[in-house]
Order: sequence, then C-alpha cells, then structure tokens
Amino acid sequence: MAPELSSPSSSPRYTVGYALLPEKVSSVVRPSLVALAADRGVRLVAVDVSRPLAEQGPFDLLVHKMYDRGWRAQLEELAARHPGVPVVVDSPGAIDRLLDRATMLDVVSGLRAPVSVPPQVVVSDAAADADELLARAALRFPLIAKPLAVDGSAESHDMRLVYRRDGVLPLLRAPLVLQEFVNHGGVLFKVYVVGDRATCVRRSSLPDVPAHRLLDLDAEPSVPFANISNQPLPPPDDDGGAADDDTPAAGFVDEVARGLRRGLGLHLFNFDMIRERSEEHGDRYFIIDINYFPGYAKMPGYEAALTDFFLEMLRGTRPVPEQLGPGSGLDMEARKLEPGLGIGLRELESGRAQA
Ligand SMILES: O=P(O)(O)O[C@H]1[C@H](O)[C@@H](OP(=O)(O)O)[C@H](OP(=O)(O)O)[C@@H](OP(=O)(O)O)[C@H]1O
Ligand SMILES: Nc1ncnc2c1ncn2[C@@H]1O[C@H](COP(=O)(O)OP(=O)(O)O)[C@@H](O)[C@H]1O
Ligand SMILES: [Mg+2]
Ligand SMILES: [Mg+2]
Repeated sequence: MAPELSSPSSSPRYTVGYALLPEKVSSVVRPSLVALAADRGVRLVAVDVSRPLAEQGPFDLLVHKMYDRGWRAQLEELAARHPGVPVVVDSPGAIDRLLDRATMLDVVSGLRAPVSVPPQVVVSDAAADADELLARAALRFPLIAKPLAVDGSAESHDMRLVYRRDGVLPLLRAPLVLQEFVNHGGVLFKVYVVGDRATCVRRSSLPDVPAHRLLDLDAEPSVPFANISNQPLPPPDDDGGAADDDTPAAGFVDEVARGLRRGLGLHLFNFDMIRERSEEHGDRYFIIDINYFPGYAKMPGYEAALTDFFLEMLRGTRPVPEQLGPGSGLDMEARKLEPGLGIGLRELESGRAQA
C-alpha cells in the first residue's frame, strides 16, 4: 500500500542513505532538497563511509558516488549476500565504465539515435609511441588530450587542446585519450538524467578553432584548460549563432538519454553533447563526456526530480534499466517496499530479517 505522503507534517516513511564526497553533499544535498524530500515522506541520511556499512541504517534506498575500492567492496559483499535489500542505485560495476575515458563512450555506438563520438585513440602508457598511434588512427588536428582516469581529482579534468604535433607529444602525460576536436559554436548541451527524466541545459564550451590557427607556427602548439563548462555562457552574438531556442529537440534528447540509460544500466548521470554545423554534413551530434552522479543542483527543478525518482524506486513503480551493464553483479531490481520496512543492514547481517 502506498504511504500517505501528502501532509508536510507527516513523518518520513522512507530513509534514503547517501554516500557522497563532502563537496558533492554540499552542492547537491541542499536544504531545498532535504525539505522537499521530507515533505514527501523521504528522509535523507548521510552514510558514514569511515564506518562499516553493516553497522548503519536501516536504509530503504542507497545512492552513492565514492571512488574508494574498500567502499565498493563493502557494497558488493553485502549485495552478494542479500540481493535487493536495500535498493542500491547504481551498481558499482556499471559505474566503473564511466571512470575510464577509454570505455566511457563505448555505449554510444549502440544507440539508435544519430549521434556519435569524435574519433579518438587511447595512449595507455608513457612508453607508447604517440606519434605512431596518431598516424595509425589517422586523427586530424586539433585534438584534445584528456586524462584517462576519472577519479574525482582535479587532475582528471586537466585537458590540453593540441593544434599540431611539433613539440607537444612529450608534454602529454599518459595514460590519456587523444580525441579529435569538433567545432561546435562554443556551446555545449549538458543533459542531466534522473531515471527516465532528461533535462538539457546549455553550457559554455571551447570556441571554434579556425583553420588558419593550425598553420600559425608562431602560436602555441597546444594550450591547457580545465572545467570550461563552468564558465559563463558567451553572449548570444558571440556564440557562433546558437541561441537559447536552438537547443536540440526534446524528442531527440529523450531518445539519446533513454538509449544511454539502457546501454549503461544506470539511472543517475549526465552527458555532454556538442553539435557540429557544416554545409558538408549538416548538423551532426557528438557525445564527448558522461559523468556519474553529476552536479544536479545545476539542473533546474532537481529537487523534485530526485525526490520523484527516489519514490518511484522505493515504490517499485519504475523498472530498472532494461539492459544492465556487464560486470554489474549488484544490479538490483526495484521492488515493492512496504513503507517503514527498510530492512536494517545490521539485522540482515545477523540473519534476523529472514526470520
Ligand atoms: O567527474 P568528477 O570529478 O566526479 O566531477 C564531476 C564532473 O566533473 C561533472 O561534469 P564535467 O566532468 O562535465 O565537468 C560536474 O558536473 P556538471 O556536469 O553538472 O557540471 C560535477 O560538478 P559539481 O559536483 O557540481 O562540482 C563534478 O563533480
Ligand atoms: N571532442 C571535442 N570537441 C570539442 N570540444 C570538446 C571535445 N571534447 C571536450 N571538449 C570540450 O572540453 C570540455 C572538457 O572535456 P570533457 O570530455 O567534457 O571533460 P570533463 O570530464 O573534464 O568535463 C568539454 O566540456 C568541451 O567544452
Ligand atoms: Mg564534461
Ligand atoms: Mg566529465
């Protein structure tokens, strides 16, 4: 039976645990989210990752973004012994693919929607001959050099825009991905996914690189940059003609988001999409980045979206992604959970829950 959640004074019926880094807690678990969730019967409780998970709870649902291997092992061990209780969103095995830029975008080739990934090559170790790899992959300059690992560190966002080969390759620190830069008018479409909702937000990006820049041997052969999408958007006149009403059609965004959700077996992520406009090819969309549990506070209405999602998962009214990712032994079925029946991990450990 569904809980009565309409009254603001009703006490919370469900407990959602969150295991997030402190910066993520302050950016996402804002008073506005805590209040809205409480209003609808959901209590948000921080998981103390320095303590054994089995000593905490009870949680009806657990959301998490931790890079620590020990934490991951705890989740997996628990899930192996007690599948489905509590509901864990999302599976560490499925999240792993997003923590390595070599595998992050593999899912895109399986999408039905007309979207692709810019050509790229992985330089896995410092001894690799990047010159030879570049020649073999036939990549065209400019390129973006991206660190392979996405591990929550500032370094994992240290990028370099590479205009030409001369003198640059020794500057690049492997392991990394070299990806073709695509001119896209300096505007990026960041699509936030929360279960089956997708919200597209326009964000700042790198400006186009004119062809003559590649031939200017007096200019720097490469430039470093980081976190460009957090810069303010250029005024409409300077952004290559893209305007507010020029965002991709909602149907297209939804289709891409749905395909990624199914292919990745994940509920909570965002992706960066850019659009190349050329006379030769018309409009072409590229996905360049997918982030697990991103900065949701930058998405309008995120409080309601997350709360609705929690309730849908708790009530078992939304299915898990149809195709679950490989290596995801922890993919758990959303299932009907009687309110207040959040089974304590400690109880599970001691076997009482089975009684
Ligand atoms: O990958 P990690 O290091 O975990 O960091 C993430 C990603 O960088 C996200 O996107 P991107 O990689 O495209 O910068 C960004 O969110 P947005 O994509 O919402 O900007 C998050 O911002 P905050 O959590 O808000 O700081 C940040 O926590
Ligand atoms: N292939 C590309 N073509 C054009 N711009 C790109 C490309 N890849 C990345 N960028 C730009 O660089 C920024 C950072 O790259 P991204 O792969 O999103 O890394 P991060 O995980 O640090 O956000 C993007 O937001 C975009 O502005
Ligand atoms: Mg990005
Ligand atoms: Mg990223």
